[in-house]
Amino acid sequence: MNPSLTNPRVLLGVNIDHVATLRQARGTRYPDPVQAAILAEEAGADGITIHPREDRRHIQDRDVLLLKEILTTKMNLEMAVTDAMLAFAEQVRPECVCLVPEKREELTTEGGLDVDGQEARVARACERLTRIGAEVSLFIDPDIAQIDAAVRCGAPVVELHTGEYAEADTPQAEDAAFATLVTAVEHARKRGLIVNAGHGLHYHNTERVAAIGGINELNIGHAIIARAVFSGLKEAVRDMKAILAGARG
Ligand SMILES: CC(=O)[C@@H](O)[C@H](O)COP(=O)(O)O
Ligand SMILES: NCC(=O)COP(=O)(O)O
Repeated sequence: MNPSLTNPRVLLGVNIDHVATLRQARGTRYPDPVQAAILAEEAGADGITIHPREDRRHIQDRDVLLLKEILTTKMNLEMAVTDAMLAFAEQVRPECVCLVPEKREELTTEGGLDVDGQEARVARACERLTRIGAEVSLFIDPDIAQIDAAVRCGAPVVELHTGEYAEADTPQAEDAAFATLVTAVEHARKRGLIVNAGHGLHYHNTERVAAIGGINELNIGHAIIARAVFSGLKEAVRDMKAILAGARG
């Protein structure tokens, strides 16, 4: 059995895209996401998540290749389901790949990948990535039909999109989105999947999600990098780790 299925603590994947966003905003050589990854790992990150977008608006190929050389935890490469990105993953050979939907004009990822609606294409991508030894994850909405489609595609992992929960604008809407998330985690676990989650999680809404039994890993980026502006990255990572550690008693 994969050890992550029995892990009593929730793992933290730190998404460092936003460090690259700041660098690209001015076309400078700093801040360097590679340096961010080193600090995040030193502060206890269990993995580093990056999403080289097709338009390369933040993470660059150079970042991915250097990170592959220096990471001591694992690389979680988020990417669109395209031939070009699959070929890039085959070149990089990351430990984990998370397939995500991508729209050129979006500010950040909107909604989960429609696995149910393009099963053959996603299944082929899963097969290609599994062949290079990557653990494949599908970034999907907390939806039963999408979870079942992920199982049919042969992905061992799903990452449930927490955006609806994180962006809820009333306590009632937040509770409803949370209940949907819990149902989805339970269903995915029953179907034998490793369950990760992420998107929009921050220092005030993460504990509740981390407390859901069956969640293996949370991927968090924007909130950690934003806090790092004031506290430094190591402290920001440690603060989030403390929330995860406290969530399950
Ligand atoms: C999949 C997800 O929710 C985020 O990791 C997102 O893909 C990050 O990408 P951006 O940094 O471009 O928003
Ligand atoms: N997969 C979700 C992720 O990596 C982090 O997203 P966010 O915390 O930057 O919204």
